[in-house]
Amino acid sequence: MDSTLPPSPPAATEPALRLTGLVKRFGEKVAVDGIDLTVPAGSFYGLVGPNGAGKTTTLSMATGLLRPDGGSAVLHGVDVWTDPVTAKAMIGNLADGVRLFDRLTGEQLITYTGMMFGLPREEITARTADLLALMDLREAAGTPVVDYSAGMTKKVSLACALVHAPRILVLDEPFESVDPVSAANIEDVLRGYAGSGGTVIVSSHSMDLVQRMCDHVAVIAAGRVLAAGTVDEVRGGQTLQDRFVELVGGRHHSEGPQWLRLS
Ligand SMILES: Nc1ncnc2c1ncn2[C@@H]1O[C@H](COP(=O)(O)OP(=O)(O)OP(=O)(O)O)[C@@H](O)[C@H]1O
Repeated sequence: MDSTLPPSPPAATEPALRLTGLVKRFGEKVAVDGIDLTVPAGSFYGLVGPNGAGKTTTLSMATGLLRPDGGSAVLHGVDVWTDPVTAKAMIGNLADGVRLFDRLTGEQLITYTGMMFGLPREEITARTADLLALMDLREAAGTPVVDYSAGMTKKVSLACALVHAPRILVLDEPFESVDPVSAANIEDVLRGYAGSGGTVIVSSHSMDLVQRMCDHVAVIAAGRVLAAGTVDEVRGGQTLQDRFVELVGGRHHSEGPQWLRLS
């Protein structure tokens, strides 16, 4: 290496995530059709779009779960698909539809996840206790995850995503099925995490939540980015909900079919 070369810029100046020309096809279906997205480090970034827009597919490619057919995903300067081990160590991932080791109890699952990331045992014990309390799962700590409700399963998955204090949290629908008190507690923690320099990327169908929590947002539909930027830039003076409907379309303005009218 040439010692006269200037040192690499500090990691903080790099975006947390840069997606370039990302493409994924399932047979004839183009699920992700050339997505470019830059997520600034330290941002709270919302990904919104109608059902089937390609959000989960995009996040799966960005986190090393699904190999892209084209394009690249780079996390803090590390290419996810050429150096997946380094990239994955930076990510806390709450993925949609990924099987858990659900014969383990909640406490065992969080502990096991901490061990996979190589944390010291005492640290894992302390963090697991904190996370069980945070997620209101203390009473269910010894229950196998297979017996958890949908919301409890979501919360234990979120605990597993947090246990190694990752640089980037990628959360696919984190509040789906989660009760309002737990959701408010989790929101506080995510705000604190982002406020301390962590990056949160969250997909959600709740425009209220995205407008309240996120500083940036991307609207995607049919595998393409329709708008991206700060939340204020994207909504342009409207509510995010109205702007979303304007961008994506699809409102029917109908009271439903005649046969569903009971009087
Ligand atoms: N494994 C797969 N095989 C075939 N098609 C798939 C597969 N995964 C996703 N798709 C298709 O790709 C498109 C994008 O799906 P994706 O799950 O990424 O959407 P999404 O934006 O996360 O939707 P939702 O909001 O409903 O969760 C959809 O048309 C879906 O049917």
